[in-house]
Amino acid sequence: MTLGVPQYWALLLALLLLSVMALALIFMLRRVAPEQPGPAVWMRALGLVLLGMSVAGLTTLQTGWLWRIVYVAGSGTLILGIGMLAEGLRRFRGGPSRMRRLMAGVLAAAAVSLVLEMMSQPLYSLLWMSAVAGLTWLGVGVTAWRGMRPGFRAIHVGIALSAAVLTTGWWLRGSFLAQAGPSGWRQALPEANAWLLILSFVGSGTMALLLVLLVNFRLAERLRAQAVRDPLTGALNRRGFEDRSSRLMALSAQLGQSVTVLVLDIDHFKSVNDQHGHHVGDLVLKALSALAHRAKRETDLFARLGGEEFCLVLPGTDVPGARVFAERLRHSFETLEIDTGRSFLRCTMSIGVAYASAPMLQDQRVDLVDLLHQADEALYEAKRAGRNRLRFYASAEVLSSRLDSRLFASTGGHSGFGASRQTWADSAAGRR
Ligand SMILES: Nc1nc2c(ncn2[C@@H]2O[C@H](COP(=O)(O)OP(=O)(O)OP(=O)(O)O)[C@@H](O)[C@H]2O)c(=O)[nH]1
Repeated sequence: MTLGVPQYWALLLALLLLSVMALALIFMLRRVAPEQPGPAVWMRALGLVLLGMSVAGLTTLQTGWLWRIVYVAGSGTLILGIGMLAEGLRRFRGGPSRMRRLMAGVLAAAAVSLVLEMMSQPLYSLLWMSAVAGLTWLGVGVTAWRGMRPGFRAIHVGIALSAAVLTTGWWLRGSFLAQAGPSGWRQALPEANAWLLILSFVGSGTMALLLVLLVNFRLAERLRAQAVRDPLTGALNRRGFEDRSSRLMALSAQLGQSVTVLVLDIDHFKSVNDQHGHHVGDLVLKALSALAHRAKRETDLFARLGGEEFCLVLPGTDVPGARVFAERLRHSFETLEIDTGRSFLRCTMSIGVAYASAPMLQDQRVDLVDLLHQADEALYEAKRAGRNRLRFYASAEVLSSRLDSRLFASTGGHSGFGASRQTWADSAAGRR
């Protein structure tokens, strides 16, 4: 295939325009998502590719020492830019930087090319740099392939394939020049470059689009995750809680599991804020969240309902099980020493518990809203009774649950149990 001069320049111009557009898009992404490390590296990479491509392209056929050195420097810059695209992908997925290794590789490649130039072998220098450029694109493809993760597979495969197209372009160019040999490579250069340009146009256009999509999807994923989480504690916020808890309740009913709901509220939290400052209040909230996150099972839900009030939904947990869990959590928080930076602070919390058996859920005699109200009522009672304790909402199911003395005995001697035994006795006697 041969291209006329106008088509050749049109193709080159189109490729340059495409690169500038990709640069502008990535620049915009960088502004939208400054915390993402990938786009910043890609921007620099594309800048280097454009610079290197222009310098090397304009000096390929030049003779004279100075021009040859400029050509090698241009090719090296181009290869560095390509390698930095892989570096951006690595940083984007949180991997370690390989900049030093890349720099060393580019310097070594440029040194070999320079030696070939000094031996008056410009063709071999050209072939060498084409081979290295193709190999570097291959490295970009391998990095994209390795970074694959669920939900983003198609994009990673696309980037790897685009890199393969670019590798093909460079190696095809090299093979055309090699076939032409030392006497004919100058004449074969336009055709060889035409192949490179066409494949570069396809490969880099697709890759730029996919890189932009990758960052956009990642952003969308982050925003979706943030929309359902409380930023201070990492617990689910009300929206996330409502969404997941309704699914959890439906699933529990389907599986014939009971559900327990715990509402936790830090005692005298206002005075913590007043005495130690809001930032210490925040530390206390975080400490409680960390405890709850550690204590809960994978299937349990933990949410911040607002202020210093949290909620736990425990599927497949009966009354004695919930009691042991809640008491352990209450006790852990009571004994936790929270480092405020100046001193260690201790806080307590009160817990209200509501329970629904599997038949209650299946017959739709109770739903999550009812359970939250019941747990709130029980919480109010726990506060009224002096705080730092649990209270069960005395529904018929709770009252008929057998929590016999063996349970207390099995956890015997635990300092927090006095209050809880009282709590249970209160609830069981219907004296809420
Ligand atoms: N530090 C901090 N404080 C918060 C946050 N959200 C709500 N608060 C504070 O939590 C306090 C809640 O106070 P109250 O509802 O009176 O409850 P309390 O002082 O814990 O009293 P009891 O619950 O009856 O033991 C208020 O002072 C709110 O300003 C937050 O995100 N961070």
